[in-house]
Amino acid sequence: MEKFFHLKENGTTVSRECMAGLTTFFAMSYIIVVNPQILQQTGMPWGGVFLATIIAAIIGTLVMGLFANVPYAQAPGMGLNAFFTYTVCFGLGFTWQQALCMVFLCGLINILITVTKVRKMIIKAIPESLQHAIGGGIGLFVAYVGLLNVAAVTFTPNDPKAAAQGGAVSAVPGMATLDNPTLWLFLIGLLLVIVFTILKVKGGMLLAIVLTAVIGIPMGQTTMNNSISIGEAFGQLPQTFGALFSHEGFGTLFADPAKLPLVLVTIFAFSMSDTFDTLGTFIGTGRRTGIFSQADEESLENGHGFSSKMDKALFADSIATSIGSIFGTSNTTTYVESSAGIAAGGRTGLTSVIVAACFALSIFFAPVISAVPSAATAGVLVIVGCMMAASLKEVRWDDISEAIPAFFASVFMAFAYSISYGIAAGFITYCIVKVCKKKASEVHPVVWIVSALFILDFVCMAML
Ligand SMILES: Nc1nc2[nH]cnc2c(=O)[nH]1
Repeated sequence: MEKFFHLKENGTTVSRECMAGLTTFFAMSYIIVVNPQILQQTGMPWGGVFLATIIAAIIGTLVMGLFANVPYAQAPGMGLNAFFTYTVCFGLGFTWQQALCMVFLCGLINILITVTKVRKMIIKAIPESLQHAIGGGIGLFVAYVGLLNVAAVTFTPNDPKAAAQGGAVSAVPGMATLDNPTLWLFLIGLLLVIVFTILKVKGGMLLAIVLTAVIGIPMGQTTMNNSISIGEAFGQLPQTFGALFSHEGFGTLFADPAKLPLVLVTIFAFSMSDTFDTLGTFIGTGRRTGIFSQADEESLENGHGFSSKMDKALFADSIATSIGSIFGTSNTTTYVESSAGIAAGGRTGLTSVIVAACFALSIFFAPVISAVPSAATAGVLVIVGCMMAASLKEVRWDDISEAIPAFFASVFMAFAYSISYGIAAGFITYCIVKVCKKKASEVHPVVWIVSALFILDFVCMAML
């Protein structure tokens, strides 16, 4: 164990890694039931997506742990699963099998830009102030994920009729009123995490999750979901496994030449979001905690092949999406919830191996695991977000030319509910500021290119 994961060298222990793994797993375990709930609306079988979600998470997370030796977990991302369902299938009229083909191709593009070092070039080109802003912004994003999971922030649609039809509509955000037990349980959990964090209780995050889940039993919030039949789920897997290679998938995706531009634009939109989501997650969580050390960064810049941890982690992330799509799920990505385990002390791939083992067990214990309510984990996400927001102090807020791009990169992540679009807003405003200051030549060519691609992405999305 020591030899493989270099625990001592990374200043960690087996028990700390186990605790971190459990913390990350519980923080992200909601995806086991939420992903099938979202994707089944396209006509996909619930049980097939349930297993595809777990299998994609196990494979992606194991590769991350065993190949890259970093404490990150992977699973199908929220955001892109909604894009898959509501935009690609409902809005654009693609079948779910065709949508899976596009996810598969997006995965191949990911692999290509990773092995050809394009992703590495982008990382190197990001200006320092934006890197800090991305780190802090991910803190805001992860806290917001926690708040939305328990509906602590509510949205009242301006047009309830249009909202009832399932489309995206404008809505007035507001704070939920304290008249439901989910919020009470969330507040109890939040209180526990704050107390345990301030008092530096060992394993405090995991303890808070478990205690909150137990308190949720008499409140009717922690309830077993017996509707999941393992046999039925395995029976449905053949319907999703390999479906992208069927007639409804690749067999028809390119059949209509008039639809080709739409297919290409959709793959492009998938790829932009997937690529920058992962970059943001690694930069935001890995650098400050030392997971990607100075030496590792130098190796990333100067080494060949997969010489650095970041190289290997990017590769692990890139292969998971294609594998997931073959089993039957939308884009698999490195989860921002990994930051909960990192905050609990996780530093090596052993944390990821524990997460993967938990996902494997969850096939058989799904009713128990899905019983842990979001209210039990949301408090951890909020406090981890608070910890990550510390990076914002590195930004020189008194210099408005630095503050504007940093503000857009960090705050937009939460507003747009997308790490990628936060990065886009930061890059584009950075270019504008530099042009205004007649310092356009200081902008790295990669930043120009990425900004232009994002603008193209936004224009294409508006035309879809
Ligand atoms: N980085 C990241 N983390 C997530 N956690 C839940 N969904 C996502 C996602 O789409 N991206």
